[in-house]
Amino acid sequence: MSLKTLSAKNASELDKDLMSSGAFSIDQLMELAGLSVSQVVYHLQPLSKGNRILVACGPGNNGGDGLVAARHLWHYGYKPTIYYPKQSKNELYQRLCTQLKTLDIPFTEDFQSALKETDHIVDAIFGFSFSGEVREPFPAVIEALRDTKLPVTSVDAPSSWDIEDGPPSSGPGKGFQPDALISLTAPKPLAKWFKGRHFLGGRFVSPQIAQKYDLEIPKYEGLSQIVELPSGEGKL
Ligand SMILES: NC(=O)C1=CN([C@@H]2O[C@H](COP(=O)(O)OP(=O)(O)OC[C@H]3O[C@@H](n4cnc5c(N)ncnc54)[C@H](O)[C@@H]3O)[C@@H](O)[C@H]2O)[C@H](O)CC1
Ligand SMILES: [K+]
Repeated sequence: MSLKTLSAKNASELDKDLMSSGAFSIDQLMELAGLSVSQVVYHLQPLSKGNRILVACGPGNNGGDGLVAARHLWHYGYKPTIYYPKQSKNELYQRLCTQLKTLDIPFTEDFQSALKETDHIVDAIFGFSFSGEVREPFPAVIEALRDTKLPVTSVDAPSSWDIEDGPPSSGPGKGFQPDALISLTAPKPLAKWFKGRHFLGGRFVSPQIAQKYDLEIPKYEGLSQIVELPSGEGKL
């Protein structure tokens, strides 16, 4: 089955549709997106293989998905640590941070040291609104994600990849190829350059929205918030 991709522009419009005619709030969508992310980590990194998860969060909604995933992971028995250097003042993010702090989930400002004490990394730095050159303080973080031997699961996009054109030909993300990718709602065009395990999450798309954006949503089984896609899915 070939799964159609969603451009950055259409992904943003689809989000607006979900929140206007679809009547979802951003909190709901982020909760379901983050829940999907947590299920991919649970699937790929069973507790018995190491329970320390470093969640790298960027300044936008991709980072919010990471904050939500960290909370679910804690409830499953993992030990998440959050790296969130550009914290949003928006009330939604403040509440997500308070929820994590209430669980005594640590926040670190030292990504390199945290890397030495983790088993798996969640890359929730940039999603479909990323563009241009990676700005501070993220270049060193992207380089570390590129160079680490630990498994990396990227949320919606390998951070620093161009949403339409995929891996950058220069800069810190050149050569970055995460182990897993969870595309939310639908794969973005960059997925055709991705070589690892590929999942779909964001189980909230109505048939009307799928039709409007010409998406083929695969069947989610039972209670699962994720579907694994054959590697290389998303090819146009
Ligand atoms: N329907 C869905 O699938 C949902 C997906 N969600 C997630 O939301 C992100 C998209 O979120 P958005 O806030 O639009 O943007 P990003 O998080 O991708 O990033 C914006 C953030 O990053 C800054 N930025 C952009 N470019 C750069 C750069 N070159 N260097 C440094 N910083 C940069 C920008 O200024 C913003 O602050 C989507 O991918 C999903 O993960 C929703 O959670 C729910 C619905
Ligand atoms: K990401």
